[in-house]
Amino acid sequence: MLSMVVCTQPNQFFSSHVTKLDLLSHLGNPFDSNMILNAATANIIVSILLGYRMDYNDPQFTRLLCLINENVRIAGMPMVALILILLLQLYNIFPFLGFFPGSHKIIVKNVVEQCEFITKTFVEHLKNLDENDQRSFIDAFLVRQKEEAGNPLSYFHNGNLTRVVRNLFSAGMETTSTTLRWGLLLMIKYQNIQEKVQEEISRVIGTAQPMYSHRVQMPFTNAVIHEIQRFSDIVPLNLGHETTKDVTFKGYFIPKGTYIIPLLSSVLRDKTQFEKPDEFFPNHFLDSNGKFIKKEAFMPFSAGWRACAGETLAKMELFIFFTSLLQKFNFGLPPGVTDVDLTSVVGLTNAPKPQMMCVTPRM
Ligand code: HEM
Repeated sequence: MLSMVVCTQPNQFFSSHVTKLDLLSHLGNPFDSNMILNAATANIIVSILLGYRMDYNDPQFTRLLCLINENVRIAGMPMVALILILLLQLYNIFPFLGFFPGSHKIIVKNVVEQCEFITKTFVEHLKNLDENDQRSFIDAFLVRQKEEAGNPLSYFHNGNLTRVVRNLFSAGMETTSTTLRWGLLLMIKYQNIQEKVQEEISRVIGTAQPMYSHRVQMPFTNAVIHEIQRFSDIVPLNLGHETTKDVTFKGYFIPKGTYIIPLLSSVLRDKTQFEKPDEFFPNHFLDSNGKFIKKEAFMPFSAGWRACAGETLAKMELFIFFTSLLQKFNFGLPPGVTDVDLTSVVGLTNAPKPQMMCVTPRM
């Protein structure tokens, strides 16, 4: 269904968001890239789901970003994560569970607020629905819902629409912007790598709008983006899985119904696969002739049937945002700050500590 609504010219689709990144307003002043990157990447998924961008100053939009950010941070606290695994799934069935005290209560409250926002939005979409002019994922879903009206087994009911939209909002916003934030901090720390990426951008793209297809001519930039994802390891614990049948894996018997936490860090930092697993080293993805090489152990999006549903979209976003930003700006530390802090904060994703940066225009 997504193919019905995704723009047929993705590069133009992204560029309108990239140019809206008003980094110029921060010239000369240290700033934290968190909110601006969140808003820019959020608008990609908002455009797909809703069919329009939201204004950065729209209080509803900023509220939505805060709710998602807060949930991602709180949900990663060890106790909260454990309680949530149980509670959030049960909450749909037993809403009274919301009265339990603790940080998970904030999460439940935030989820309820997100669902209210989504319900309001798709009621609006329903009012203006034109089957011959479907503008968004929600429109396409509602048209299918109409087609299947009367079928009690249809998956296209309002409950599923709310869940799908909320999952796509949450999964599609924070992940990409957190990766980009790591990317900018790593470029600030390793200025020589930033310069090499910019040299390749100037040679291959020049002043044109970066396109996803450029990456095949840009092995170094492609390797840097892969290494940003490997090194930052933003979903170290993956999502929980469960065995659907008895399995014997490497001599261990795992019965059906066992809760599994597949540690993505164990492959992304595997020293048998990566020469310098704990260092930022783009050569992990380059051969001796400087050609890009794929690595089987590169799985920040997980693997198998339930791997990230947004992998292709995320790869496009990362390439186009990253090259557009480095094409136009140099990234550095604020005056008086001598190093980048690469430690991460606790959360569902592995995010960098909030810190200030400076930009200067290149062109
Ligand atoms: C750098 C960006 C991203 C990373 C690193 C990432 C990573 C992941 C990971 C590790 C999972 C869990 C897979 C598993 O359970 O085995 C996942 C699931 C998912 N991701 Fe992403 N993701 C990213 C961006 C996105 C975007 C942009 C979207 C939005 C379209 C998205 C949508 C989803 C969805 C819907 C799932 C659940 C899939 C399922 O359970 O079947 N992700 N992602």
